[in-house]
Amino acid sequence: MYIEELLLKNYRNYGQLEAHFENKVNVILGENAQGKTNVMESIFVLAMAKSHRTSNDKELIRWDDDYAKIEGRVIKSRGPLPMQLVISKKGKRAKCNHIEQRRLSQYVGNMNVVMFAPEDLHLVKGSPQVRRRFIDMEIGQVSPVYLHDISQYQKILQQRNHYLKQLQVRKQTDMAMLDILTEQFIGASAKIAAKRFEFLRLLQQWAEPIHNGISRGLETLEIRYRPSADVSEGQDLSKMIKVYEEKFDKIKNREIERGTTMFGPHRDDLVFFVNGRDVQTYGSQGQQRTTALSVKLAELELINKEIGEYPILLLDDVLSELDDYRQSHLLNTIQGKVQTFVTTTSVDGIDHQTLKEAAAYRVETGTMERIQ
Ligand SMILES: Nc1ncnc2c1ncn2[C@@H]1O[C@H](COP(=O)(O)OP(=O)(O)OP(=O)(O)O)[C@@H](O)[C@H]1O
Repeated sequence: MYIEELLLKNYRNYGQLEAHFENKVNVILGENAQGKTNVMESIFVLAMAKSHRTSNDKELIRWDDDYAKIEGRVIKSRGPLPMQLVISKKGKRAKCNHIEQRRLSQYVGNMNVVMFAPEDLHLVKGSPQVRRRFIDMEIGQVSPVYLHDISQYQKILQQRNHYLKQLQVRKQTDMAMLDILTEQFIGASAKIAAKRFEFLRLLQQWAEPIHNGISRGLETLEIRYRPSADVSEGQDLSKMIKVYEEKFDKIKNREIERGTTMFGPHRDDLVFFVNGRDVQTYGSQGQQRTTALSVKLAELELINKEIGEYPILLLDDVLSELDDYRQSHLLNTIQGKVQTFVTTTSVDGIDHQTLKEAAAYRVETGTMERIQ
């Protein structure tokens, strides 16, 4: 799929923007702080209904304005698909094919994107929260049911935490109520954990050979889910539920003492092993970068496998950061099959041939014009 037209109104530093793109590499050139990332972010937000840089939607609205609007015409194998997202102080409204989508979980997934930005190194180096957010967003792109399940899970978690706090300060004493909340929590947890295990197994299948290729056959990559309770891959839901039940039974008193839910998908993590060692602890900068890149390229393949077409690739400020070998590996992988956006302050670090064939745009203080 590719985005053919992008319209922005009051988005970040863009008062008004109308841009047309081609189904190839689109290079967005400009000095610092002119609005290159803002364009990439707007395409990401149009697809995912949330930003990759902030969880505060109000930041997306141009200062002193009340709302921001992003519209896009996406061309899919089945035909054109108009997408629209309006962000106001009251919330978000989304339309797909001119039809209002009451639930964002139904909207997300119609247009698919993969973003690779400097922050993605945090995927390897950062906190478990970053990795959980990554898994949830990516599964959500190919599974609207998952987005629904995760929001249910979060609601139950909140309720359970609230009740545990009340038990902690003795505002409540009814243990039967805790048991009901625990049962609901376990049911929701098992669904999330099972889906995450499955997603990582598929991601690993794609990422392993890609990583091996980028490292010229020198490195193996393994991605493993690290659950906070002893559930494991391949267990059916009823077995997982049993494992959780035993765990929560054992720690009930400690949870009440602490007033919080101590185990579950909100405490799980994933680990990347390069040549058998945890790359977060033992990996070099280069290995961590290769790992993040392999995961992103694997996502392209996984989405293509799941939905039957490649997503749009957004490379924000990263292409010139890659050495020649990694850059050409990436470009060869996407060549001719993935619409790609590349931002850069200078074309110096970008492969000549790619540049010759690309469309190019210049961004300056919230305006964009085509220059090639
Ligand atoms: N809500 C907003 N309203 C108006 N302007 C904003 C808003 N949010 C950010 N900006 C402005 O957008 C500009 C930053 O744009 P962006 O992050 O796209 O930069 P960039 O061109 O990618 O630069 P760099 O190369 O440094 O990453 C800054 O001038 C900032 O002040």
